[in-house]
Amino acid sequence: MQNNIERIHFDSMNTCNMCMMELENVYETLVLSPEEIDLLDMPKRTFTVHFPVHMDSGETKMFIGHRVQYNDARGPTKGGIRYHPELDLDGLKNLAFLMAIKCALVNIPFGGSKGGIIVDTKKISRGELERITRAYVREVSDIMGPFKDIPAPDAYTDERVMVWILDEFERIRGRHVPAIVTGKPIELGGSQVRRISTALGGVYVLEEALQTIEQEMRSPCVAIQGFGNVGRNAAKILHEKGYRICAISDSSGGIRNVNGIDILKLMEHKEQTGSVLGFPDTTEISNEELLVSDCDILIPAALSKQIGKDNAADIKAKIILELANAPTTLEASRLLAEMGIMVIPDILANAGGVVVSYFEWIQNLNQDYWKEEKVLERLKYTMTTAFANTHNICADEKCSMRKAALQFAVRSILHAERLRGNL
Ligand SMILES: NC(=O)c1ccc[n+]([C@@H]2O[C@H](COP(=O)([O-])OP(=O)(O)OC[C@H]3O[C@@H](n4cnc5c(N)ncnc54)[C@H](O)[C@@H]3O)[C@@H](O)[C@H]2O)c1
Repeated sequence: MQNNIERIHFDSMNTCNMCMMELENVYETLVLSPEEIDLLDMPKRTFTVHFPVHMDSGETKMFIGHRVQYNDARGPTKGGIRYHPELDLDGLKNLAFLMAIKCALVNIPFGGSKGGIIVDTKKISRGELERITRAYVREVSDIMGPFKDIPAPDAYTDERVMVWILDEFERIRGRHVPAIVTGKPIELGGSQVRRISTALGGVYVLEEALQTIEQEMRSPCVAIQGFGNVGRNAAKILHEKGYRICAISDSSGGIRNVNGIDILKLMEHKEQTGSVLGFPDTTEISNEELLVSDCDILIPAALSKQIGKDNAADIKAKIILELANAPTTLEASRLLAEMGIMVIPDILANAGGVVVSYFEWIQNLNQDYWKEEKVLERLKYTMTTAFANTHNICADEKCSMRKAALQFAVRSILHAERLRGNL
């Protein structure tokens, strides 16, 4: 914490230390008053619920769920619901804070939240999953709503879980409320483009970044870690735009071909074999080798903490597009900035998902559904504007994109608090 920051109130139980570490990162360029720090250092509301569910075996088991609403100065809170056996409140606080930051950065009228249930989805049946989801909704329905808090899919939750949330919420309210949740199938009020929105939003900012760097890249070589929803779609979009995807990996390992990998054929191969390994005309590389391989653009799209102090110095890419959440440690971020590598931070790079969630919410509220072209046009405008806002701060302050993005978002949240008379 900045030495000259005087704290008025400090609650060690509820303070989000991880959020404070994120803020520490911007102190050099953004001086915050003690009142502003106090306002940002813990969530506005935190809920923990404990509820029984009848299991297939006939026994009744108790489950624990959480919901954290970090800041709602800019609008109703928005954030995913994840199911995980090691879900913890501190981690959720940080993720809710980052949702508030992300929404402010791309200038959509939402605050930030996150929640979930402590459960291992691999160890329960489909029926148990549905009953657990519906029981959680009954416990939190009072704090949810299209103008209060709007959930979305996250780790180990999907469209099907969102439909159960929608259905249970509508049963409780006794009317249709499609804007209560996003990430729905198109038939129940979902939006065009949503399934590829995170990857596409990332590609839009990457193309803006390529225009700003001095060195022109002809046929840039791209290495992508991860071949799931985000990595696969990013690879497909870039391949169709004519980029050379030189290396790609999944949890089983990676493959490389400097002349480019045919992503459409690789998708078929993965469908048939369950892995990217063994794809014709490629050599096998490890995930560690992929990160430091010769490439112009590196896209981590799998796990957090992949680039740390041990491998950052060996990175060859000129641009890193963080599609995964927190793939780079704070230490590595500093090192990469010193090396002159442009890191497009996760809060900007992967914000396309929440932007299209916002479009879904607008369409639901207006009962007016947009064509694909309109979603694409508005997503591109929103992402490229956020990139320009961030890049302008970088140029003025000579700081990294991460610091610039955080600074823009924190200022925007505090401005909203000031307008409301809360500061
Ligand atoms: N899905 C979204 O809309 C979205 C939005 C924002 C951020 N993210 C972030 O993007 C990342 C990926 O999300 P996703 O939805 O694609 O997940 P996913 O589960 O669909 O895919 C994850 C991929 O990572 C691969 N993987 C796992 N361990 C690996 C390892 N050690 N090395 C290389 N690859 C490995 C898996 O094989 C899989 O291909 C996560 O960090 C997620 O938080 C996703």
